[in-house]
Amino acid sequence: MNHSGAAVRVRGLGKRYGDRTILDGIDLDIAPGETYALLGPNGAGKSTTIEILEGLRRPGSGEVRVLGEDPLDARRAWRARIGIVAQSTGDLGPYTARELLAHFGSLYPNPRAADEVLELVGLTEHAGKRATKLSGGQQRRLDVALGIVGRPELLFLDEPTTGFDPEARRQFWGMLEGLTGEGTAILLTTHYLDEAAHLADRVGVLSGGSITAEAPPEELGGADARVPLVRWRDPHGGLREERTATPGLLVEQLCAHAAAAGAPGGEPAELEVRRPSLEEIYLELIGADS
Ligand SMILES: Nc1ncnc2c1ncn2[C@@H]1O[C@H](COP(=O)(O)OP(=O)(O)OP(=O)(O)O)[C@@H](O)[C@H]1O
Repeated sequence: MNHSGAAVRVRGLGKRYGDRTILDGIDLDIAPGETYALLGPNGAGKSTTIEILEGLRRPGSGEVRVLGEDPLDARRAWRARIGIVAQSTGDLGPYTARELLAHFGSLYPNPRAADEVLELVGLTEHAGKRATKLSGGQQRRLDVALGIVGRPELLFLDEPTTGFDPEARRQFWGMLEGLTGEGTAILLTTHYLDEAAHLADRVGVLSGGSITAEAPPEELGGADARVPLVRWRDPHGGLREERTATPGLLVEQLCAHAAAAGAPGGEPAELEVRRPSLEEIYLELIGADS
């Protein structure tokens, strides 16, 4: 039984490979029905974390509970409650998408019908095609279909939309929103910050072995990270920018000066006001040069 009610509860998780520390004591909580996006640069340890939660890797230290159980002790009934979409899927053999879904579905106690899943991931018209003949993006949808056919309470999605075109990505987002509406918790890794912003209830930034920031996407980095940026070209042609909590006031002053100087339209050239994107805030947090 899952007494705590949490989908994921991790305390002090550590992991080393040889003498390299990958995870240095991370805490993580994911509630039922919550979508959590784990962000971090290449090699930060996102897949390692997910694989530990899936019971595929042994933690070095700390406490891990997934749907109330230690993944290393978990039995088949627990496995049936999670869905896994790994970064890459193995050889699916000579079978069609529908055959694969019917087969894998039959391994679960309460599966979705193959045709329902095909519809959900937008593969209905390719149902009779061999999996190996699907395009890269279609194969990825099939990976996701195989991850959700068992009606998981917790779904792990490791970079699910890599290789999707923009339209497929939007459709995919819509599909995930439907799943969370049914109460499925999702742990997602992605390098697409717009994807995290769109889907996640909370994002966590894994960097240097720790979760260095964690918040709803619209609050990540705190209020200071969100101070708007005003940009304009000065009369000498130089590009100027200023961060200010009162951009309206600054724009008013700039326009008054520009109008007095006879600037066309009564405003400085190339005037713009914008708030930092999640991607800019994220890059700042991991200390990357943007
Ligand atoms: N079995 C292993 N043995 C030794 N080192 C490993 C092993 N698996 C992963 N690593 C190393 O651990 C680090 C973390 O890898 P991991 O795949 O967890 O990162 P990630 O955050 O998922 O990266 P990416 O964004 O590139 O997928 C990397 O430097 C990787 O090379």
